[in-house]
Amino acid sequence: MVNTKKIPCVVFGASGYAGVELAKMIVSHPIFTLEALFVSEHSSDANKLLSDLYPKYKGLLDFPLVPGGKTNLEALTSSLSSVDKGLVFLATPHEFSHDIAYSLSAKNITVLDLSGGFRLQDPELYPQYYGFSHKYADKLNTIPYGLPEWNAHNLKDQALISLPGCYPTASQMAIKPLVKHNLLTENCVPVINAISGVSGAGRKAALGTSFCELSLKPYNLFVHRHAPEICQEVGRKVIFTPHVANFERGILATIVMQVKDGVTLEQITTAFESQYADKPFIRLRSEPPHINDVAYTPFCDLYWQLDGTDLIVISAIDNVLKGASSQAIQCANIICDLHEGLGLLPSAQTQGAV
Ligand SMILES: NC(=O)C1=CN([C@@H]2O[C@H](COP(=O)(O)OP(=O)(O)OC[C@H]3O[C@@H](n4cnc5c(N)ncnc54)[C@H](OP(=O)(O)O)[C@@H]3O)[C@@H](O)[C@H]2O)C=CC1
Ligand SMILES: CC(=O)N[C@@H](CCC(=O)OP(=O)(O)O)C(=O)O
Repeated sequence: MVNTKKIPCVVFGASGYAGVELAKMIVSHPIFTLEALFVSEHSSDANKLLSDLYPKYKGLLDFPLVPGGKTNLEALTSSLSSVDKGLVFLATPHEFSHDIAYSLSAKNITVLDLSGGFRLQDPELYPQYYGFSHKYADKLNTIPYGLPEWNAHNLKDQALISLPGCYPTASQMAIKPLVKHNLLTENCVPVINAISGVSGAGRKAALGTSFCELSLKPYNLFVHRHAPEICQEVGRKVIFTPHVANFERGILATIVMQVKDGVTLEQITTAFESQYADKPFIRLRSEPPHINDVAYTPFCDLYWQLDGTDLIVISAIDNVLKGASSQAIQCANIICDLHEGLGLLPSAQTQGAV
């Protein structure tokens, strides 16, 4: 039966890059409705309209940005608690998500956290990679990881979903099929060099992401928080070097791996095709993707080339969409028994529930 009951949603961190994309997708979604948008308690944008910050959305996102914090959470989400199932999207800093996500999720609400507050299963890694100690250490390995092409079956009936990071999304889509099909050498340490547009750093002004200062720079060598996340999810060590460059949107990851002796291009192609055959957001390409092929889209484009036992896989996504907000909507659709592409792909509008 097609589910046509409206599902109310609220967004925390609504004024940021991930938040505004969520708001845009929710207002045009056939089932989700936008109940409220929140910013931090003392936000300089409190009580402005979202469309004041983003004038191109005047007439579309004329919703007030309500100041809210840990002290008035009950009041903020009371409209959701009274319905069957409401959705809360947290597009907020890691530590804020960490502080509120678990208590929100205890109510009749599903929380989709776009931050890294719950991504790592090992609590010992939080002080080193996120700068805080985890208060919910014993819960970390129970919280599903929202990479829907791989974990859709784990997302239903869950109170809290932890969305992957942007670089980990691009990287895992490229590495996981090869691991699953046992094509990599035992000692292969995937080397991931990835370049992100500046929107990955969020909306707040900073010298390091200012147009006049930034060209193309590597950063956080060996210490980026996405290295342990990728490692956790692909089950092997990786060497990850992020770069940021002076374009707005997108990530292009070039990943070098060694396959076992005798592995053929056909086997690699079969690994990708069989995994992603029915996955509408993965596009297997016959030429290397460019950033502009995926920027402002919910897709992940993949391309690979083999030379002897050396394999290069290229993976490209929009960091804010497939790397964050459209992936969150994809998960929300799955949680609500809707087609995963609803509100994201025209072909999904006619398919309704699954
Ligand atoms: N940008 C990207 O490419 C990706 C982002 N993410 C994750 O999504 C989340 C949002 O990222 P992004 O949109 O880029 O970030 P932005 O910096 O653009 O936005 C952050 C939002 O959170 C609000 N905020 C800041 N501090 C607090 C606080 N203490 N309490 C409540 N709200 C607060 C901000 O509003 P105000 O300060 O006015 O209150 C703003 O609305 C982060 O966790 C990020 O790691 C994940 C993958 C990719
Ligand atoms: C270019 C840039 O700065 N990118 C961000 C990652 C993007 C992101 O938001 O990922 P999280 O959800 O893990 O924070 C960074 O390297 O910190």
